[in-house]
Amino acid sequence: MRVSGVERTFQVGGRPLHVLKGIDMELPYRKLIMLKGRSGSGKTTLLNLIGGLDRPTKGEIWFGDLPFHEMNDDKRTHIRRKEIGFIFQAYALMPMLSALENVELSMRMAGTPRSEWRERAARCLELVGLEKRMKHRPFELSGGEQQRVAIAKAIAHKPRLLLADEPTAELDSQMAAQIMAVFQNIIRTEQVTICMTTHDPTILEVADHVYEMVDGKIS
Ligand SMILES: Nc1ncnc2c1ncn2[C@@H]1O[C@H](COP(=O)(O)OP(=O)(O)OP(=O)(O)O)[C@@H](O)[C@H]1O
Repeated sequence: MRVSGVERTFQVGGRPLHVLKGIDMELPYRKLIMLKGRSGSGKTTLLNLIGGLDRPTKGEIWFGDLPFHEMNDDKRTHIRRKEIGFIFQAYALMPMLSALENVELSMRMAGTPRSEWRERAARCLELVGLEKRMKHRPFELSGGEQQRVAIAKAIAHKPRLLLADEPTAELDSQMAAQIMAVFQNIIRTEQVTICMTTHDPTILEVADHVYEMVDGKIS
């Protein structure tokens, strides 16, 4: 993925708010890319653009050879469902479903053939180290385990790109390290590129590349 000269301006109370002011970045295949920066620097706004949830005011976003910046919502949504996985706070787990059923649900949404759901869901839960917790419901799991179910859910449909907004924010340092080990494992085994935001300096060490955002720009 390539981001080039990207700007995003919101209208707030009739006035323009320039949140992103010319971003250039690359997300190479099978790399772990981190975005750091203070609260309000524009990390989530950028992640939304990379994930095709929003469109830039100016500039280009290429997903391989597909121009996200020129596509309408329907086209971007189509690609997003197939090719991108999200671990966002807003994509919470369904409380009444087991870990396995939660992962299967994401494949239903992505249009994966039903016959593949069970095996693939079990495989993904195994990848994140939860093979012994498949039948548990979210409230029967720790915060770190819930986050690993969310990761399994996000990779189940075999996306090429995985986006995570502060995936370790709620976790202690040991659980955060486990999540990072899981990320490194799935880059190896699932041929995925990962882009995540973080505030945590100890985590930055495992990144292949760190972009620092300062006031809407990469510093
Ligand atoms: N849809 C929107 N309309 C208006 N302003 C917005 C919108 N989305 C984001 N902003 C503003 O853009 C700025 C950057 O927000 P963003 O969420 O991208 O920052 P962030 O770096 O992710 O912060 P945090 O680390 O706290 O999540 C903020 O001032 C926010 O209020």
